[in-house]
Amino acid sequence: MNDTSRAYDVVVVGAGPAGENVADRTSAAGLTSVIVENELLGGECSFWACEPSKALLRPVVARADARRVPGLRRAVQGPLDVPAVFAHRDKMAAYWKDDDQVDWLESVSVDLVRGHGRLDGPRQVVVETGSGDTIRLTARHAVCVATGTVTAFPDLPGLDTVRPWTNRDATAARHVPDRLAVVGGGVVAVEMATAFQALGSQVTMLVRGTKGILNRMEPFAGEMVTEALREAGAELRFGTSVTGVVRENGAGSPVRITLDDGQSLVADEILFATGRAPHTQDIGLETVGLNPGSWLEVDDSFRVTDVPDGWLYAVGDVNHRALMTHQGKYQARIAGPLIAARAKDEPLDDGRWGAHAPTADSAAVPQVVFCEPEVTSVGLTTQEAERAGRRVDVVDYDIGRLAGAVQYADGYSGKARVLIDTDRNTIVGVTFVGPGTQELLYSATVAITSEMPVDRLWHAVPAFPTISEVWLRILETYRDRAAR
Ligand SMILES: Cc1cc2nc3c(=O)[nH]c(=O)nc-3n(C[C@H](O)[C@H](O)[C@H](O)COP(=O)(O)OP(=O)(O)OC[C@H]3O[C@@H](n4cnc5c(N)ncnc54)[C@H](O)[C@@H]3O)c2cc1C
Ligand SMILES: NC(=O)c1ccc[n+]([C@@H]2O[C@H](COP(=O)([O-])OP(=O)(O)OC[C@H]3O[C@@H](n4cnc5c(N)ncnc54)[C@H](O)[C@@H]3O)[C@@H](O)[C@H]2O)c1
Repeated sequence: MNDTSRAYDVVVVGAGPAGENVADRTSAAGLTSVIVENELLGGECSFWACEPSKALLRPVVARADARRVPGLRRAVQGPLDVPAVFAHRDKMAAYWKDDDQVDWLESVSVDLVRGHGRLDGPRQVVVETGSGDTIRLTARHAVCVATGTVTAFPDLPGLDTVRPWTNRDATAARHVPDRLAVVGGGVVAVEMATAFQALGSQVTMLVRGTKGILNRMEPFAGEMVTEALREAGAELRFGTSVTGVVRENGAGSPVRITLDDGQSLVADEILFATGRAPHTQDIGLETVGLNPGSWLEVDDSFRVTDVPDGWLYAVGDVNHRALMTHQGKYQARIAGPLIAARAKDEPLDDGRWGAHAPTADSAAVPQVVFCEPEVTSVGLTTQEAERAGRRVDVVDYDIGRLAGAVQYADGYSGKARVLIDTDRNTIVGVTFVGPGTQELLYSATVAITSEMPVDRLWHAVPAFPTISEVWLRILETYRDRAAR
């Protein structure tokens, strides 16, 4: 066993999308940087989340779209080619190898230490490598934790004996279970229910609340996706909680799931999509006065608030601000230069929308739920605007009325909602539900982050006949309502 010590300007723990990007940016700013990773460079997103899940969903959505195109419908009636879908998924998960990321890390001059990193007092990280060696890393300026999250399981009797599926089992699945129970009604539950129902499982979603699925978004989003999932053959049960699980005939036998209403059901696998817990149980938080297993609360410069002297930062899922890859990478692009500016005693540009201010984290977090129909949103929902006491006009439009939508699909069904801040005459929230809407999301994000006055939007002319004409119809609806 060897013990070694090294010093760097910046030590990053966790090489998911957030950690990789913060190390890249500190290195680009001239600070010596090292990253510690105990699994694969690229993190959950590359191997067990975004990439493989979207590879499973793409054929589902493409087939649904094609089935709505006259002349094409009959050609796509058959089942999905499951081995081909899985093979493509394997490719999109880079066959669970991180060689490309290793090369990239080298190209941006960031050192890599493979092993489990733990804080060991201020500015210290101790890494236990696979070969039993210990490497002590000392940070001259900052340690940045980017260890992400793991599945949050409910406290259920029998759970550890049934080998429940997590996002990892679902996204890396090698077979399609005949019957799949999905617990939860959030994004992971909806996306995986959509994929596996189309791949051939009989899916039953068990949703705890009575508000239905996707309930952090505008209510019509969950309603439209519920209808589509039911049409696809999935069963959705609302207001039901799992009280117990057991594989009555041992490992490999079906799992019996008991529910709080006294009923039960049997499935071949049970997927828990019940949210995320911070991956901080065993990273030495106790050595710096924090509780193991807690989220790392940060200020707007990504410094962990409860740690003195400002040397500990946290970016990505682990800070619980916005659990999405693109938002973690955004945070990293801000935190990296910010750490460098502090290290060089340079002034910060941290006013609203400044280079060192993560303003979009609170004003404009975009999200696509890659289900059928697609759900896309950015900024506030109506409920959030109400809660924040914002005066908004809510403008709805039936996307199916657009010439572009009718061209896109026969019987197109979709809905748009745009929230206009009446005090500032700017857009503060957008939700689109409907096929082909994911690529509209960036226009909505630009409208919000640029705080573009609605009057100027009239000059952004959408091409005919495209679904982006929804912007024009929203403006017309708003204008005509005001004129009345
Ligand atoms: C099924 C699913 C689908 C998703 N789809 C999308 C999507 O389509 N779009 C989107 O934007 N988001 C999606 N997300 C969310 C996205 O995966 C996360 O927001 C993103 O992975 C967070 O990045 P991160 O870098 O913060 O953490 P992670 O990706 O979790 O990476 C953390 C890294 O830290 C490492 N690590 C942890 N502890 C230690 C330690 N002690 N020492 C060394 N290394 C350590 C881990 O091994 C891991 O590599 C999805 C999530 C799930 C579960
Ligand atoms: N396309 C995307 O952008 C994408 C895809 C997947 C995940 N993500 C992100 O990853 C994060 C995690 O997603 P998620 O779906 O796991 O979490 P989530 O928080 O979005 O949803 C969790 C769901 O589980 C339910 N739940 C929680 N505890 C429960 C319990 N004990 N019993 C029954 N139900 C319970 C909740 O009510 C909720 O419906 C989210 O922030 C999401 O935005 C993003």
